[in-house]
Amino acid sequence: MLRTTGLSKHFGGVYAVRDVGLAVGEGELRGIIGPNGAGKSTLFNLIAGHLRPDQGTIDLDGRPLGRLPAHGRAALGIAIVFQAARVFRGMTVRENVMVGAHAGTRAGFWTAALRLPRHSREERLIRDRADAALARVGLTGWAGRPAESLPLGQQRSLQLARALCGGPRLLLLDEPASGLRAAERRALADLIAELHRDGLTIMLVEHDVAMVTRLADRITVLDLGRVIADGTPERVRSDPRVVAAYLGEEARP
Ligand SMILES: Nc1ncnc2c1ncn2[C@@H]1O[C@H](COP(=O)(O)OP(=O)(O)OP(=O)(O)O)[C@@H](O)[C@H]1O
Repeated sequence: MLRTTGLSKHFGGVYAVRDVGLAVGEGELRGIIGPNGAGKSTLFNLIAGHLRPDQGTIDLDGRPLGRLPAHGRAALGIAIVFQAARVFRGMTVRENVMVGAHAGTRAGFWTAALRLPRHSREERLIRDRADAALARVGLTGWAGRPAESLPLGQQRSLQLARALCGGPRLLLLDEPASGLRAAERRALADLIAELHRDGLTIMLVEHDVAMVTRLADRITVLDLGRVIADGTPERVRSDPRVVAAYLGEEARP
């Protein structure tokens, strides 16, 4: 479904992503791991269109995304949940999710974000989709409450619901479990596994290697912007280059 070829991005003299080639199949859950600064978030931002590559191509279903901006990619079904994303304060849980329904169109996003009046049938449709997404992540009972009143674990579920509300085909999750407690992590991992079982294609960046190992079909390991390993969780975990990259990280100050 997704293929990158020779993808590179540098900031000043530092390559954040260097000559990255990877292919993610339909319905696959791909883990992306690597030490701090390996280029994981940069890779996601390149795929979602928030950064432009210096070199390389990204294809979705065999078609190059080229210079298509982020909202155009969202309309094609690429959804990203950013690292440490916030909920919109002063809005209910449902309203937060409704913002995701029209993430694919700039006008729709702002209409929702600013709560501008909208055709009432369309509004109802979006509300139904938001409620379905909330049900999917187990937040139905919270729909009318202020988003900021949710515990952190459920704020992450809310962000997932917002991404799901747009009906994505490819979901990019950047460290969704960071800062969560053990029980919240487990609940989130279960939810991601369910979405995977339903056939959604997911790319998951996560520092919790045990969680990625449990969830992923395949894992791609980045170090200093390059792919150093790619394969099944078992193969990747025993790869000497991966072990060295992680041991190297522990040795860094
Ligand atoms: N906007 C930017 N400007 C300058 N340098 C950047 C920028 N974004 C990322 N970098 C650099 O690119 C490299 C890769 O960063 P990136 O955030 O993609 O790594 P990461 O693997 O997601 O790291 P972490 O696990 O710490 O989130 C790092 O050296 C980082 O300092």
